[in-house]
Amino acid sequence: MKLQVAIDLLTTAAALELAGNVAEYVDILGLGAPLIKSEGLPVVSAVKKAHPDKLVLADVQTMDAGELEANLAFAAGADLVTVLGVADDATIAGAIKAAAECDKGVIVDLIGVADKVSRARQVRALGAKYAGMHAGLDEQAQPGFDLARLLRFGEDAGVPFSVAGGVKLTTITDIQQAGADVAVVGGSIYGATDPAQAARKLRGAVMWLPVPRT
Ligand SMILES: O=C([C@H](O)CO)[C@H](O)[C@H](O)COP(=O)(O)O
Repeated sequence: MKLQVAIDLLTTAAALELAGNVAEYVDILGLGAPLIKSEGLPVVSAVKKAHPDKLVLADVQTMDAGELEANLAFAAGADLVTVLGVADDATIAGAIKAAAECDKGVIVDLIGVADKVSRARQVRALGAKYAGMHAGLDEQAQPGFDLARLLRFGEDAGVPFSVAGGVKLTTITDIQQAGADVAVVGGSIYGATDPAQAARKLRGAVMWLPVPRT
């Protein structure tokens, strides 16, 4: 299972500092939608330039103009982009077309999708690299939020998937055992007193767990 840090900070300087502190422990540097809205796509270029050996994900959460927005992010240096699962199939297909032309990837984020299991299968058939089982920050803040439901959706879908939604050291084991391909961790890393130590511990937990499936 890969580990992705979700950098939901608001300045390029802060993003570069965090990336510098945690890059050795993560596989994917995810640049959050708030960061990209604040700083624009140059933040993608800056992080990729500083970490050419890492996968850089532009979490643009595209809802329309999939091919155009994906091409913009890829041109800025992104290896991976996100498109929303609630978008039209044509939007998702457009982003996937752009990715195929430059050997990059599209993750379809299922935030806000009612039937995540069916949609995960559909977007995988369209060519998504994996489906994002994602409970956003606002959903996490609601009473009764349950990460275990997301994991069940991922297991039931039977396609490659990531999990995002308040993932932390005490839940990352469950995520790996559910068969997730990527665990996405935001606040538990960037909000920690020592982000590098938090990322190192998460990496350690991932490394020492058995891989549940191929
Ligand atoms: O995608 C996210 C959210 O929409 C804000 O951009 C977060 O990066 C994602 O939820 C992971 O962050 P945490 O939930 O803080 O781990």
